[in-house]
Amino acid sequence: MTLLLGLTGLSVRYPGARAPALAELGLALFEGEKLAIIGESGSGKSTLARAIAGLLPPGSRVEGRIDWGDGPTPRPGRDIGYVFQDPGGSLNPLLSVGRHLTEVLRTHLPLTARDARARAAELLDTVQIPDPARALNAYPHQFSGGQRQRIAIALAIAAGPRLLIADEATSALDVLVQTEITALLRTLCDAKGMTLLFITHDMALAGQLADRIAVMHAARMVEIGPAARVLQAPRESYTRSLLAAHLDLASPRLVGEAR
Ligand SMILES: Nc1ncnc2c1ncn2[C@@H]1O[C@H](COP(=O)(O)OP(=O)(O)OP(=O)(O)O)[C@@H](O)[C@H]1O
Repeated sequence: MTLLLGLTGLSVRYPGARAPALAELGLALFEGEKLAIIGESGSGKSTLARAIAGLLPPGSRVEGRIDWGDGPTPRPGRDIGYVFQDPGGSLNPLLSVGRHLTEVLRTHLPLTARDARARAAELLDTVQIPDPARALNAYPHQFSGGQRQRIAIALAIAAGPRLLIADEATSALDVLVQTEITALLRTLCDAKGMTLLFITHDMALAGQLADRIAVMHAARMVEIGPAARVLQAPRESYTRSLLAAHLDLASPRLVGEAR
């Protein structure tokens, strides 16, 4: 296994905050793996993702180290793709879908306008948007929420990133669409050898998608291990309580769904 990135003693404090949002976190992320980060709201999942992607707000205090395996530090948008919970955040209502994609493509890759448009249509096809040639001329509001999230994924992968971060990317979608988008993320990462960091509060989705699961609690990573092991035989009492809460709220099929 090749190391994509290693975190050592990573701590983050937002400007003006009294407590750190991330405390002394260590993590090794390997090329091509799918890691789910789970934990309750406010535990630091998004902060971890933002720190890795270089998207922390100005003035944040970061201690510790982020080491990338080899090559230069990746650039967000090119080497790291980011999909947010709300696709509206990545889509400008005034720009056509084709314009969004061609701008990202031409910012990061040496493509002519014509080649960028052809590549944009291919990307829409890859994320299973019907009739890509027509979709290029349409605007975000002309698509369903699930389709907008597919377009946001197309934008995130346009420049061929090594790491894709999906931060609650399916949380705003209904269950059926959630499953479809999860399947799409898995297919894309497998086909392109991309590493996936998948942030969710849904343990069943984490079990469906991830090779490993990391559990966050109060700014710390309390447990990490193979998905099936974490779900079937959690070592930490906090993970057990998260699982118990999930089983109270959801179907009892969670363990059977782990890979
Ligand atoms: N921009 C910010 N400025 C100040 N504090 C912040 C900022 N963003 C997050 N925080 C705080 O940092 C802590 C961790 O937040 P974070 O968003 O990483 O948690 P999370 O686990 O992703 O939560 P959620 O599941 O609700 O998105 C929380 O206490 C939160 O209030």
